[in-house]
Amino acid sequence: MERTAVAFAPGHISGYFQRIDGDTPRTTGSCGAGLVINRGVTATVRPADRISVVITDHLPTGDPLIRYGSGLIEELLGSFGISAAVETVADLPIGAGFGMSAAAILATLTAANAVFDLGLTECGIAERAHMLEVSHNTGLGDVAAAAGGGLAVRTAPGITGVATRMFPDADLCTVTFGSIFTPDIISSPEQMRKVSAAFPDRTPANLTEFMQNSREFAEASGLIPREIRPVLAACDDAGIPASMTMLGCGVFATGRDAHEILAGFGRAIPLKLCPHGPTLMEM
Ligand SMILES: Nc1ncnc2c1ncn2[C@@H]1O[C@H](COP(=O)(O)OP(=O)(O)O)[C@@H](O)[C@H]1O
Ligand SMILES: CC(C)(COP(=O)(O)O)[C@@H](O)C(=O)O
Repeated sequence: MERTAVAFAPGHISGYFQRIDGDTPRTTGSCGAGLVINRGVTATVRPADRISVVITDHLPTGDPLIRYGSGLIEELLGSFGISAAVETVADLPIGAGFGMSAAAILATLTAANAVFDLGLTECGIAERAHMLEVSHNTGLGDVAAAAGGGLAVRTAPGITGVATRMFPDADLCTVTFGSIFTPDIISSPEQMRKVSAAFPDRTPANLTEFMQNSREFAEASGLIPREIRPVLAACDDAGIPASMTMLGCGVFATGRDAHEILAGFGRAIPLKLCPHGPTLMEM
């Protein structure tokens, strides 16, 4: 019988970041911090005569949207010389700052590793995924963070750059209005100069400090879209820590009361920290 594998990889909400250029994609990435979340991408991989990719995306309203083909996933399979039919289901909208591209690569490679006996370790999977993500400019630090769980603080670029992971049992919530095209921002020297200048100088010791750093960074970076201003203002009025989902047109907030405030502006999605990185679900 033909083998099929299913794997899940968590998404990642980046709170703040700073691009670090190395000599190669392996050593290029970002420092920063973010939340690895319990929604992500589930990938199903089975051997096939030719490569095909079907993506289930979601609109900000929650309605599903089917897309065919993904340059990222096709290149990934091609680089291993494997031919497979891949289906990825993204729990959150793609391109909205939830690290769905990193999760898609990690989930697909975790499943492909099992089906095709590629012999990759967890580290090997993360390394290949990081290099692909960086060379496509779809992200800088998402793979390193999503390779494990929790609130991940990254002090160096690449998959070995995660200095701390914290696991507070916090209620998280997000609302999104749409995407920001990540490659345009992270390949712009001018934007990256502004982002660097906004990078916080203290390392967070807990979720509260992470939220403070994230908001200060968002304000100073010049990246906040007009659409999310009313949401941030409502959170501020209610004393709810909130910031911008980097890089997407959305807000994330913490605490039990966050859901009620965010629900006034759109589909509020409750989240928790994910305690782990990519996992093989069935074979
Ligand atoms: N679930 C997925 N399956 C396949 N490809 C994906 C998936 N998610 C993202 N991608 C690819 O990544 C690109 C978007 O990346 P990016 O803007 O970084 O999204 P995000 O902010 O969600 O990480 C898409 O154009 C698509 O090619
Ligand atoms: C913020 C970003 C550069 C992009 O994140 P996304 O749009 O979710 O792919 C991230 O990879 C980071 O380095 O922190």
